[in-house]
Amino acid sequence: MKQISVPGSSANLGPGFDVFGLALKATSPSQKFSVCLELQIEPLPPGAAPPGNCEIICIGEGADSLSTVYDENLVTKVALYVLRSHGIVGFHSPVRICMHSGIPLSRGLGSSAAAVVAGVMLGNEIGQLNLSMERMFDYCLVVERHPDNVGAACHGGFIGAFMKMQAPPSEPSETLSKSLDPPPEDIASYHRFQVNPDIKIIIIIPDFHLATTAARERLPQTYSREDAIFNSQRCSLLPVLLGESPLNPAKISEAMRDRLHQPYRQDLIPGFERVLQKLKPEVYPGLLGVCLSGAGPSILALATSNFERIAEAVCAILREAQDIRYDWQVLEVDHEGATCRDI
Ligand SMILES: Nc1ncnc2c1ncn2[C@@H]1O[C@H](COP(=O)(O)OP(=O)(O)OP(=O)(O)O)[C@@H](O)[C@H]1O
Ligand SMILES: N[C@@H](CCO)C(=O)O
Repeated sequence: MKQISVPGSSANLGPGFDVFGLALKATSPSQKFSVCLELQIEPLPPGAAPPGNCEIICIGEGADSLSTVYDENLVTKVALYVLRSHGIVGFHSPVRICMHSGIPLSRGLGSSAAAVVAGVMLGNEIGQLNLSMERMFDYCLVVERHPDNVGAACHGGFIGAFMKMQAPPSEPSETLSKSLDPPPEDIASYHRFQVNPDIKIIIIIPDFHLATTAARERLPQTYSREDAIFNSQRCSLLPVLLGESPLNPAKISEAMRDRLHQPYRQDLIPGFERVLQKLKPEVYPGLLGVCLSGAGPSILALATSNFERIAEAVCAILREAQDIRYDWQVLEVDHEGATCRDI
């Protein structure tokens, strides 16, 4: 039996909209969210005939809302595309795929990117295609077009990435439903930055969903020169600052400010604007900086100590604005990325 594991991820890290991605992992197995998508692939006896030769079992986060139909579920749809583009039609022998998701859905923690990466790896495994991780990254990018989450999910660590090709040949939905063509090669470039090992990630997860598409619809088509400069100045410093020792909290906090997406999304997360105003390293020792995790609604704080005090302070501010449940968890950087191994 094979097991595919893909980490959840946090995109943007403030100024790096569609650029930065940070792969995440739980600090202990007892934490509520493993922040990882796991697929177990089990061959079924030749007589078994599930529809499409593929039985899907979903457990974990959002399992009730995920399709178990082989040509509807995002993971298996991506796998079918990878197979089709290699001249292989469908799952050739019966398999059971048990998906266990520890990544809360639509919370800005990269669940869809993890599903896409897992789907590409599943296609690679079923078709015995022997694709390199670099080539699998191309496959991921024609389906999920932001290199930030998929870059971190594939390669692990803290990455920055840029697309070399802005518009792959067809829309993701068309690619998934009927394309026979493999993706162009080398669609994006990425780089893994060093991260000071003292840095931990506090994720505050509100109890509501925010689809990335809805959060992207909030964004303007064009930006002012001032805002573009504001973000590129911070993007150029943040990866260096996060790799340094000792860390400089005041500089990091300033370098995590953003003008390209957070100001347009903050109304969707009541209290977030106030969190940005109040959570400063000079008031909360150990804190490095705060931003939205991906498209939200989760909030990410980088810190080296005082995790509970920082997390509770964020939750208290959010609760004043919206009295709902907030989970928080301290996470680490996942350095491994996506893996496939025998179990
Ligand atoms: N394990 C999975 N199996 C199948 N589909 C999944 C799985 N995980 C996520 N998805 C699909 O991805 C959707 C969530 O994607 P969305 O981009 O809105 O949020 P996200 O990826 O969690 O957040 P972000 O992109 O901001 O980090 C789910 O509603 C579901 O359709
Ligand atoms: N960079 C993306 C991440 C979510 O997939 C966004 O902020 O919309």
